[in-house]
Amino acid sequence: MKEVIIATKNSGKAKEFVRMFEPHGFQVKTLLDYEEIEDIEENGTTFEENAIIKAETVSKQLNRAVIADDSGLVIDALDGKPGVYSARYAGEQKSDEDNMTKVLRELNGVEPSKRTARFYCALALAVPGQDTVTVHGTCEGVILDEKRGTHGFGYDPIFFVKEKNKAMAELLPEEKSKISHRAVALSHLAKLLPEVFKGE
Ligand SMILES: O=c1[nH]c(=O)c2ncn([C@@H]3O[C@H](COP(=O)(O)OP(=O)(O)OP(=O)(O)O)[C@@H](O)[C@H]3O)c2[nH]1
Ligand SMILES: [Mg+2]
Repeated sequence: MKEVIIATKNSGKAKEFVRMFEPHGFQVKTLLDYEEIEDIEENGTTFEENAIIKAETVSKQLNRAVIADDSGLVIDALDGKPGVYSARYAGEQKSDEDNMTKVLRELNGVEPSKRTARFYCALALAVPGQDTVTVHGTCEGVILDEKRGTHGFGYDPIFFVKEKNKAMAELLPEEKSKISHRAVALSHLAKLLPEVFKGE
């Protein structure tokens, strides 16, 4: 089977990529399979910059085609925060619970019509000897005032998906993998994959 490497240590993302790549006939490897690769400093100012940093760093180390995902939650009432800082919004320990608590506290008292937000996902594809390509996808929603649902990861329990009339964490994994920011971004990248992996 063809193999694709995703430069992520996030197990929630990893599961979603396994599901989304299956129909394309790819087996997914992540940095959870390459423990020798050290943490990469994400010092870009945009999702695209961080995705490129992660994809190119790992592609150079392994001398292989690598995809990276940089994603996050963009809340209008917070001027776009947590944005590129989504993973560490409440501190370096990267706790989903603490991050959600912080967002709910900051939006305390903000009326529903002003709680609009979107998930944003940038994917970068780095191939040795070629220019790196980026694509992106978004998913529109509203920040709830309490958690709902048990699926997914990150901020999924407090993100109400307009298109589905449900919290992201109430969607089954197969539902999220059709409509998420990550799924939309991957649908754009999918067109390029046959050419990149034609030898495998
Ligand atoms: O509810 C969510 N549903 C999602 O579908 C989703 N996608 C991203 N996020 C949030 O944004 C951070 C990414 O930050 P990020 O791109 O730097 O990833 P990360 O640091 O977790 O792993 P890595 O891929 O860098 O190794 C994550 O930790 C989450 O807090 C999501 N939250
Ligand atoms: Mg990260």
